[in-house]
Amino acid sequence: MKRLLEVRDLVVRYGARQVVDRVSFTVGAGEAVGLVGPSGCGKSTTAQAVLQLLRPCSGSVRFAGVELTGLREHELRPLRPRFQPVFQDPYGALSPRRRVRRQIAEPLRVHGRRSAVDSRGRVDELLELVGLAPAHGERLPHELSGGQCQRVAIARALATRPDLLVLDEPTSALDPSLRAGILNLLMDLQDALGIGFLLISHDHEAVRHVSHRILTMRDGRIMP
Ligand SMILES: Nc1ncnc2c1ncn2[C@@H]1O[C@H](COP(=O)(O)OP(=O)(O)OP(=O)(O)O)[C@@H](O)[C@H]1O
Repeated sequence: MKRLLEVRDLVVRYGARQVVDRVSFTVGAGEAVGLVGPSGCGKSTTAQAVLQLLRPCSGSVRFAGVELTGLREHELRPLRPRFQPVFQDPYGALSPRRRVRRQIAEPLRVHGRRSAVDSRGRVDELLELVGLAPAHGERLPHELSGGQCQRVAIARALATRPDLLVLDEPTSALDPSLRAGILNLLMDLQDALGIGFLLISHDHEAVRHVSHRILTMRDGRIMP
């Protein structure tokens, strides 16, 4: 399997405290890798460092063969559409006053791919992909359920046709009744689109459902 993401000897410190301790792992193209472990073990910090939202102290993050850690933000910008995050709190991830359609189209505009008019069909396609109707596009986030909002956040993450989604606790903020729907959606998307997932959760059951391979983290390290 071709390597999409290769993390090697990643170290992240907050002040003097090392919370990610020489973490190494890979995600293959089209592979879904779960990262599980107790609260506070460093999962989210690892995700942030992979996404280069937080710069690691040392170690390597190679994405599609490109070393990300030394790049400046303007050098990362053209690569960012290819690795997209999905976070835990879908309401927090969306802007409260903008209609869903506009928010899903935003990455298309930011990355200079399409105008608002051009993006209409693509947004309908993305809504359908995540199990929503075109009419949902006209709503504001507070007019949707938590599960529907998370679908919108996933649609937005998929807008630029990424190779990798980094999903940090994507179902943890949802009612148990909505969780299964999002997990099934993630599985369907993985099958349909063949993209790589790094799926972070403290819920082993959820991760087992979706992942081809599971990594366990404890005290900043990946368990052998
Ligand atoms: N910005 C920060 N400054 C200082 N310490 C932090 C910061 N963010 C996280 N930490 C600490 O680093 C450790 C790892 O946090 P992290 O959020 O990566 O863990 P996690 O495994 O994702 O846990 P959770 O599932 O609870 O989010 C924790 O002890 C946390 O308190």
